[in-house]
Amino acid sequence: MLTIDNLTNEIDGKAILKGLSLSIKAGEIHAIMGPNGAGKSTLAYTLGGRPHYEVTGGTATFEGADLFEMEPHERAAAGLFLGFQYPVEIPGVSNLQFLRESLNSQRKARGEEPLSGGEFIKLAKEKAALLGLDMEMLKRPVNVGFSGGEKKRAEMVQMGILDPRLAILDETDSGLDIDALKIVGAGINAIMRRPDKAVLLITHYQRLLDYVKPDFVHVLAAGRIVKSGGPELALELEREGYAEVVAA
Ligand SMILES: Nc1ncnc2c1ncn2[C@@H]1O[C@H](COP(=O)(O)OP(=O)(O)OP(=O)(O)O)[C@@H](O)[C@H]1O
Repeated sequence: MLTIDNLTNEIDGKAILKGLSLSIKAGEIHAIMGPNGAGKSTLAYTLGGRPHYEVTGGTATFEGADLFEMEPHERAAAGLFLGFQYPVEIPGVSNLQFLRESLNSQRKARGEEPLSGGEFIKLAKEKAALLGLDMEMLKRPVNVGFSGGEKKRAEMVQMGILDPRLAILDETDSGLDIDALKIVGAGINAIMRRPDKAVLLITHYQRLLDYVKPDFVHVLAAGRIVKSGGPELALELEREGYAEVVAA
């Protein structure tokens, strides 16, 4: 589904990713862990197409297409979803408006009919219930005044509504309380644990991986993947830290 080969990039002239390669097949869940400042969010933003994240070398192929030839909205319409580490607030735009416009613009790009108001509300209610988010929250402006955990749940409601092929989730577990972590973990599984979908989960903690079981765990350090393994690698890192892996 996604093949990244020898990716290098720069932000404002500073090299961050330094030859990163990663391959994700449909049906797989990959976790990326790694020290602060290693380039995890940079990878997520670069794949999403954030401005100023300049690709200086390497390739990324998403469902057979050159990802870096696509505009961010084209990547989204093709089924790429990015869950932000710090979800942005959009004053003046209600969540429901935002989500309906997002979904219908993606449907239009794919040549599908827009959902009617009634159909959309039914879908939004179903996904809000799945993530334990009160529908009243969706009437409020996007993320404005939301707590850290509410923002993360709202992002997952958005993911449920957009129904992507590949979700890149950047520290979706940060800010979630113990119960919310379980609910969000179950939500990610319900939405994305399918043979035709895949997830790239960026996280600092093993605990999310108790709920969303990864098929592969990678360590990203100094701009490249330095170690890959199965779920046991996350447990090992939690016990022993990064020093040995990064030095190897
Ligand atoms: N606009 C920028 N200008 C210069 N350096 C930047 C810029 N944005 C990010 N960086 C640097 O890129 C490096 C990688 O940052 P990134 O956010 O990708 O790390 P991370 O692995 O996600 O870290 P964390 O675990 O702390 O979230 C950091 O050293 C950061 O300071």
